[in-house]
Amino acid sequence: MNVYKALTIAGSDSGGGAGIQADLKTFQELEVFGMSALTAVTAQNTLGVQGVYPLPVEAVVQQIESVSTDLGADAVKTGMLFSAEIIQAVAEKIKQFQLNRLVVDPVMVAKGGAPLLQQEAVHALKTYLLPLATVVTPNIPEAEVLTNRTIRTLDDRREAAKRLYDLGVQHVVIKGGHDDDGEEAVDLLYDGHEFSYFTSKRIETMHTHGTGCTFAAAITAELAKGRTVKEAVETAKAFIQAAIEDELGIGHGHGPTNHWAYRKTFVR
Ligand SMILES: Nc1ncnc2c1ncn2[C@@H]1O[C@H](COP(=O)(O)OP(=O)(O)OP(=O)(O)O)[C@@H](O)[C@H]1O
Ligand SMILES: Cc1ncc(COP(=O)(O)O)c(N)n1
Repeated sequence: MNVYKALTIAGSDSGGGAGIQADLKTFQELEVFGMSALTAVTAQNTLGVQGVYPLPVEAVVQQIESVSTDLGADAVKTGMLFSAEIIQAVAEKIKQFQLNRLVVDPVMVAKGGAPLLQQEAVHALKTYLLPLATVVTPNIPEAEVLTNRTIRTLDDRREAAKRLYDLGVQHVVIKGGHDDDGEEAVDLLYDGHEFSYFTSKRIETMHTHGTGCTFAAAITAELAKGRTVKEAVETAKAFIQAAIEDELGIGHGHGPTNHWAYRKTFVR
């Protein structure tokens, strides 16, 4: 049996909707063996983030080494990285182990506004990690921070994608979840030559906790199987659409998406 493996380097969400939990559930649903290197533990639920506890840099490094020296990974995803020190150490290990299908989800703040990345770490993200990335998946506010530009229109988004590409990323996806003007949720992909658009009906719901993590994890799982970036984004878009649509309705705030919805809809 050909077993595809993916590693997520991210924070834990005790509420199970985002972070490492969302990533592992998504890998599993897409039939990819999931492994993890934890960067931080958060006490979190659908109402917000109650505590953030980063792990020592050595602990992050050791987890990546343990996985890479034995199991190996066909693709890697990064999520919450918290500090410049962790980012630099993760970038070193990615280079050392030649982990070359890398999806960087530049997680900065949780839905309720709690910071998951220190402000001074943005520079490290741009300098050390983005040049190694196969795909970067910012939402609109994250793309604004990374490019130092305001994004209002689709033209602004295209320009931001070009600037991110110029930092050395191979493919840029700027997600449209935060662009709540229209009837549609449109994600834009730029590969340095052309733009592609992935469009779905915008769903009216407050239960979108973890959509970013889940979407990026689905891209990672598909890249692990050897799919092209375009194919991977297409599957990820269908996966997240099903997960938002088939609401679980749990918790008292911004609830998680349904990670097993895609299987019900699309898998034989
Ligand atoms: N209401 C919605 N209806 C349909 N698709 C959505 C909706 N909200 C987000 N999406 C999709 O979910 C994915 C994640 O997008 P989003 O821009 O919300 O990321 P994010 O901000 O990183 O996630 P989060 O808001 O959970 O932090 C994208 O594919 C986006 O198009
Ligand atoms: C540990 C952790 N990592 C990431 C996010 C952001 O999640 P998302 O942007 O997918 O809602 C989160 N809330 N918690």
